[in-house]
Amino acid sequence: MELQNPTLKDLATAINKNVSIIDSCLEHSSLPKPSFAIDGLRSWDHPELDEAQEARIALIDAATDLMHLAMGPFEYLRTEYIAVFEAVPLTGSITYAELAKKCSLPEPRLQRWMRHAISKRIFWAPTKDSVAHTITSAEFARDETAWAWVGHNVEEIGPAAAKIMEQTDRFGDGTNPAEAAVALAHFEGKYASPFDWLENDGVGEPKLLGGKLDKSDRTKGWRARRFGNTMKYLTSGGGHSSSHVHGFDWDALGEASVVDVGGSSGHLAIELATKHPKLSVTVQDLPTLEQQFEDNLPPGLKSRVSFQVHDFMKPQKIPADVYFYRFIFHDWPDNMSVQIIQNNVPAMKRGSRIIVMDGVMPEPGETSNFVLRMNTSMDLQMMAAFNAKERRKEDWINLFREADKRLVVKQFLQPRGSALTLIEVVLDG
Ligand SMILES: C[S@@+](CC[C@H](N)C(=O)[O-])C[C@H]1O[C@@H](n2cnc3c(N)ncnc32)[C@H](O)[C@@H]1O
Repeated sequence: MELQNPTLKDLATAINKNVSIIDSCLEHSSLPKPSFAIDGLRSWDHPELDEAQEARIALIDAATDLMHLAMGPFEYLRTEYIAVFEAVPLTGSITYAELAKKCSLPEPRLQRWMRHAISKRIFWAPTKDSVAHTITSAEFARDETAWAWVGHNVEEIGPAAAKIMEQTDRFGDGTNPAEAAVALAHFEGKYASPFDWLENDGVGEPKLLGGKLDKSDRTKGWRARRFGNTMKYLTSGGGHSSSHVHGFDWDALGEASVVDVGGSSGHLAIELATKHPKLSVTVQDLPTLEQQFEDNLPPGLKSRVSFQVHDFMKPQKIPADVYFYRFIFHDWPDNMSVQIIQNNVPAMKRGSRIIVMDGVMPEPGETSNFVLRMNTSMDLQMMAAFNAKERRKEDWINLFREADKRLVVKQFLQPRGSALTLIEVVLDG
């Protein structure tokens, strides 16, 4: 068998051809046209549409493939993933029998899972007994941190999603992180917040991981280390790529000091310092991330990039030109976000900045549904994980105004292709 490998143009042509067949069939019937309006065609199950059925299925296939290629493997996998990726060789193929042995899984079940994945072009079948990677499934064989992202979502967020209704029944529209759905699923009453749980769950002393995911690691802080790799993977491509940070004109600052508050194991600080040689960056985060930061840091950046253990619920200790907060405030409700900002203000001088890189929730209809969905998916993830939320433009303006009247939102910058917006906030006065 050969991998079916249509181009964007092939798919667009197939879509056009099949839409014409469907349209002429619909024109000969007295049925309504497919539409999002309430009176559109509800079911294709009509004898008059028999001839359109084959074209409709070909249209679904072509449109699905077109969407997959237009998103690219990185963004497509945000909606799909299963496990056995590593056991399939990056080049060539493997039989189901060999794969089942390698993964210690029953072969008939493995085949059923794989067939479902193949229907979504995650893997393909060179023969009826074997499988091989497509560019999409290969993501996981190529990047070990992808496993952290899967582990976090499947083991931590999955059970939390199942608790959302119970959580809403008990706490309504509550915002206490200790009562988030993730707490109900994993640690209710035992830890003060999801980050406290990530940082402290597990037994024994932390292991050195060399910046890589050790799947067997369950020692104290293993969840925080895995979350560090989750953030690193999430940031390595697509709409959340660290490269979008250059949408702000960092070079215009000249020689400048930056504090990357809640900067995890340093992936954004490394990106910033590599591209902007006049910046020096201090990454601040909780203690567990320090070793991962040291493992990640390229030796050439040691003089300009460093790590400091700092709890942002306490006053900021470092005076700096810029305080950078990426993916921080969407983890916290308004009152705690205000507290985080207020902890930062005393270290700032007139003209120093806070640069936020986070989602700005569009209104439905204001943007494409794809962009809206990237924001709404993240919003629901924040609801399940932290009892927190994504914010609209006016919410951001109000948040900073409430924290300190002198903090002025100067601009919202939307780098092309970025799911996140850069928000420049200046201390004025
Ligand atoms: C969603 S991650 C964002 C990481 C990084 N800024 C990025 O964009 O990839 C949130 C970060 O906040 C850190 N964090 C949580 N609570 C903190 C606290 N009280 N003080 C400092 N860092 C904290 C976490 O350890 C984690 O690295």
